[in-house]
Amino acid sequence: MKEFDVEMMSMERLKERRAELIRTKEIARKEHEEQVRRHLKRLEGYDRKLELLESLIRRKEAGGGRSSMLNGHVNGYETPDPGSEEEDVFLTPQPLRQRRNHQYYEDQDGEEDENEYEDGYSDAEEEDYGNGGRHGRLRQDEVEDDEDPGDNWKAGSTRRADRGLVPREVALRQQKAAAAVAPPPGFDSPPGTSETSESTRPADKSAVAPPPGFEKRSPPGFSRSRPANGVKEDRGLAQLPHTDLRNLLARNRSAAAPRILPDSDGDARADGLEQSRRQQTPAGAPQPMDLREQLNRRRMGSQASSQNGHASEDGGPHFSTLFPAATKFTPTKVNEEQPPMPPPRPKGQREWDAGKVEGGAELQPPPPPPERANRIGRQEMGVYQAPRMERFADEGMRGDSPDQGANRRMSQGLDIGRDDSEYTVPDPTEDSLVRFDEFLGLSIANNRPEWAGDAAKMEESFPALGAGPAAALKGAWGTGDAASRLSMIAVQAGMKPEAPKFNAVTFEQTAGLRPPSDNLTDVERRQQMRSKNDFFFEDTVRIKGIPQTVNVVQGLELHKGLLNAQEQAHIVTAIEAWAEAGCAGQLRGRTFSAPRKSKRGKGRQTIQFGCCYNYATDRDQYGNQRPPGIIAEEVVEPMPPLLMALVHRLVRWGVLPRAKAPDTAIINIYDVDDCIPPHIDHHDFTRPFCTISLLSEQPIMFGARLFPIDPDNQPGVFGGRHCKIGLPTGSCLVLKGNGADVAMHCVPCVSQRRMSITLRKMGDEHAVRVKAEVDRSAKKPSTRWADDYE
Ligand SMILES: O=C(O)CCC(=O)C(=O)O
Ligand SMILES: [Fe+2]
Repeated sequence: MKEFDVEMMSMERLKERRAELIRTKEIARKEHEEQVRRHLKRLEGYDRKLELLESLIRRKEAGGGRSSMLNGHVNGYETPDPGSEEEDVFLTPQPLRQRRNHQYYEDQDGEEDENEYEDGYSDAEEEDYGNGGRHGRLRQDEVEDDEDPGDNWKAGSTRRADRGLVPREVALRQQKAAAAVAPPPGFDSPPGTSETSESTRPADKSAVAPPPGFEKRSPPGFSRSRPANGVKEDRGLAQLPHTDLRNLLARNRSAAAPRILPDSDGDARADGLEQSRRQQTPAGAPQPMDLREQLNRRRMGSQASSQNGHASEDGGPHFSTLFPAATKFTPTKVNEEQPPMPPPRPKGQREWDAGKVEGGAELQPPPPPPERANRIGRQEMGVYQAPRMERFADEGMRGDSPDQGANRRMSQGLDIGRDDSEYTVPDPTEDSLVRFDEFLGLSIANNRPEWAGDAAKMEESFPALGAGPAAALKGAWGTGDAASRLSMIAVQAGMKPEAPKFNAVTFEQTAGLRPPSDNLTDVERRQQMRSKNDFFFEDTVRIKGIPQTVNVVQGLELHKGLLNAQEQAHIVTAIEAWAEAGCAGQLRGRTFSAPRKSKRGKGRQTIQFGCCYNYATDRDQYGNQRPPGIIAEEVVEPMPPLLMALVHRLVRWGVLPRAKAPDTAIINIYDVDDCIPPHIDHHDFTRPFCTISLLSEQPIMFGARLFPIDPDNQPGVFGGRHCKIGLPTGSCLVLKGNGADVAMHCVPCVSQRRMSITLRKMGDEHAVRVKAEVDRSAKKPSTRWADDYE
């Protein structure tokens, strides 16, 4: 039995052993398989790396490629050694390549997309308007080194192809496709758009020169084309969640003031304007007959419509209806019967030559600038090379007589943008005449006749600013209300009143922006504008820690003649009225603020509409520190209709893209010797934004590093290597690109009283918060008084 047992046991053990062996073998087999799989994967990885390396070598041999990709450093991305055992040898640069393509496409659409400029530059973290403090600080280190904001679409694509950022074939194919799209009639190759224009701007080697005055335009047919590869589109508020949009829309509908509403179809709607911007021809380009005919037909059409009652002809309450507070002042005299507008000034003639009168006072012409030693051709005129050796030139105003100052600055090439010959006249196109009726918010008073009858509602929202569109319909300029009378008659007759067709002239007249005597069409008025956007002033800034020489005023545009003399006088009167209301404590919260001190040259009065902007770090009611930026909880007065109409004009005339239509305003009132210290406008506001000048022409300074020279003894005098741009009255300076984000700007102490209106759009998240707060506080005036900030 025992034997048997032993025998049996040994059998069992044998079986156990066998089972054990089978298990072990199975495990070994699985391990082996796993190992083989891993090895195969590794081999595949090497194949992939080899392919990538070979394609890079091919590209490099073909003349493109970025050697840096093989060198280990690509814009801050560490690229591991290809020979290392690390798996992701080339996975690291991948996001970079995607980003590049993304930028390429974004650039290509020719739109001044905020991200194009924001990508590389961090916020000026501190915007201190105080004296002697640290002003807008930059972290330029993050600037993409392949971002040349001065590029036009073609230059950008060529450059990127050259650097291997997009496959050369793709770039070529796209350029060919662009060339194959026929330009609209009358717009075939405006001078300077051909590739040879590259040679016209020798000083700016980083980019192919755009045709004069027309940087960053897309070719016809390329405007909105975006790849379907997930590239982010900047759709403004349209990218908010649907519920947010609905809430916003509902709020805006119920708000008493016309506001710019979220544009749920922003891109599509922007087409018209974008296209009109693209199709502008520079001055001197042959005027196509068919376009002229179209314009004539339009003009006749608009006259006909005004005879049909859309324009206001009969008298009515005057300006005081719109701005009751203004009656306390002696408003600047504006003739009710103005002579027809003079024809556009001949090239080279300045405002004062034409006997311009502003604010009731004749403008004194500044001393004539000395002839430049070597007058060069128009193309080169915009390129003034400041002396390279001069680093921190003290360009203060100390001791200079106006003549000496002008001579010195001119000889140093520091005054730029003062020559009329550099300005171009944008040609309106059919596109500028259509589609703006879809521009929500601003046309709302027009499209919603029911608002016109609800003056009480309007007045509630504009306690001190006048009744807004309701009163405006009765005639801010002494005009009648033919349109509303017609719709009332229609209602009495039991008919549904037809929304009047949008008419820019009528709209501006009813909003109080345009005098009724101005019988020019919108297009004709726009044609009187002179624009310049090839400002050039180089300086060395640190980009990614590496000093680079860039055009720090790239992106600036100056549009002269945005407002005519009567309109300027009218707006100035309105501003005086608002300031008076502010002084009397009639404006909500921080809408109005004045410098505390009596000492001159330390600041300026400001009026803020649409949102409250905190200039310098302060404390809230609980003692918590608040950095500079938009403060949603401080409710200020909404944008008055007059400024809304101004915004509408800026968008309609192509000065600002519709997607960036401002919803806030800061009015700066500079007394003699007042100033605004060096700063970079806060990134709570989108780019581009603009500033409109009134009352007197003063220079604005731009420079990478500006600073107060001696804030205590010489307030309003600023130093640092800089250039100056004269800001004529009625002009609009648009800030974007380097001009907004690399250069600081300031207005040194002014020699005559001056006003400016800075119009900016809040970033989406701020707009939502501000609107929510406006809703919540429901017109309850804040008790907070602006006494501890400037
Ligand atoms: O007064 C001006 O033109 C400039 C104003 C300005 O820079 C600003 O408000 O940020
Ligand atoms: Fe500014």
